[in-house]
Amino acid sequence: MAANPNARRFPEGFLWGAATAAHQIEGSPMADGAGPSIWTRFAHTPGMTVNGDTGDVACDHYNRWKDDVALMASLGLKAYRFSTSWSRILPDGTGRVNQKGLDFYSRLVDELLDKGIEPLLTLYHWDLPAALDDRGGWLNRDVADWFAEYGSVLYRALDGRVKKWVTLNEPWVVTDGGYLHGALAPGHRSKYETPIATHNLMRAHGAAVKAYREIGKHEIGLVVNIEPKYPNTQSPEDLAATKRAHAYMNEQYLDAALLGKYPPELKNEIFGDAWPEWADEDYALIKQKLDFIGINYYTRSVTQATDSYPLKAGAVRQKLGTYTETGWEVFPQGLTDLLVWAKDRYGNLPTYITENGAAFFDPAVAEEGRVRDPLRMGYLKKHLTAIRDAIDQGCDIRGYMVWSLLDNLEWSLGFSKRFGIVHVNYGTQERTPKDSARWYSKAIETHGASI
Ligand SMILES: OC[C@H]1NNC[C@@H](O)[C@@H]1O
Ligand SMILES: [Ca+2]
Repeated sequence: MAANPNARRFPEGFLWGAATAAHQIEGSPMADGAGPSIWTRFAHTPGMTVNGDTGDVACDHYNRWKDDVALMASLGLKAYRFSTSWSRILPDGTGRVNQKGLDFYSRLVDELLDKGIEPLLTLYHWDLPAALDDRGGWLNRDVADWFAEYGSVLYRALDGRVKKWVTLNEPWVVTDGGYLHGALAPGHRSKYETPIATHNLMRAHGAAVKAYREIGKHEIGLVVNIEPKYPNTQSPEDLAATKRAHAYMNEQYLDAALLGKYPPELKNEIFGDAWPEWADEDYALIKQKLDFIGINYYTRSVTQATDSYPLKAGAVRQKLGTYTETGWEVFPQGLTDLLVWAKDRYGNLPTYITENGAAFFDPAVAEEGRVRDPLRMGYLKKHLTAIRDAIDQGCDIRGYMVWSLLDNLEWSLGFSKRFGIVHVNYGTQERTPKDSARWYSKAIETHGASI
């Protein structure tokens, strides 16, 4: 007896889409009056990126946006998550609006709507205007006002056509990568700066949500990357390390945004005297009602006590594990576990999987125009099944945005890692849907029954 196809379907209205980010696909960073971002600077700083790769051209989406929307429509996408470049809209970060920058996104949104594709707009996906970094960037408390001003320009221009807004993408990566370890722009390495950047990011998030409530009439949320931490052994050291790692990566930002407080481990076990005492009004600003949260999921971490600085916790490679090109273990069960954890801790807010995907070594485009990527297809299948398991356990999951629509600029890793369901030939800029794109189109068409 064939399994009941309805048992395998996703809920009606489940939003099937794909995600990208401005700096990773657009190119033309300085076109039409745009100002430089911290990534324009960082990538042009020798040694900061693999092969010295930069966002100068990337996927040339700034010029190819119309064809790329047609490509999304041909794949049957119902939604498209993208980010706007702050320094295209406000070249100096605040003040003067660059109308041509705004027009680019306005045209993109109209084209998406014309093709029946719902836009999900992320205000900040890591590309702070360089002019604001010169004024302290995320270390300057004024950044909350700067960010609310930037958001307000976009709310006034696009709200109503855009009905799902996101303030920040992955604040943990911004601080851990940009301020603690220095692997990402602006490349700082300071245990003292990191909590300040975290707090100002969250204040900026709150200020942007507050501004939205004055101007906007639709929905706004926050996107976090979270990664379940499983203790390597039941030793007290490993259990404590796992608890620290979980607080630092998974609880920190959602607790601030939704509960109005940070986990105690951050001061007591990780940052110590580098963790300032924040004023109550800061927490009141940060804790704003959200219409949804976005969860970006890639992998898990089996965690043990180490002498790493300052977390004193590290991942243990799994001998029997399968790993992606970015060294992430394929572990779909972790997504189900995390979604249930988030439901129980934060009260089952409407949730989108705003990123999920994998970099595998893809063969070149075969003569018949195919790119065989069975490992990516398997990854997507397993993780979508994990999401359906979480829905069956009562999680209110509203949609899934595969990372990514296109092969693109993987930050410091340059173009060396390919996450796209569509192959990009960076020499010719030709797009070729991979087998995973064809598979995903079928999944969308059948509301998940074909998975
Ligand atoms: O590493 C893959 C993705 N992770 N989340 C943020 C995106 O910008 C990355 O490309
Ligand atoms: Ca700097």
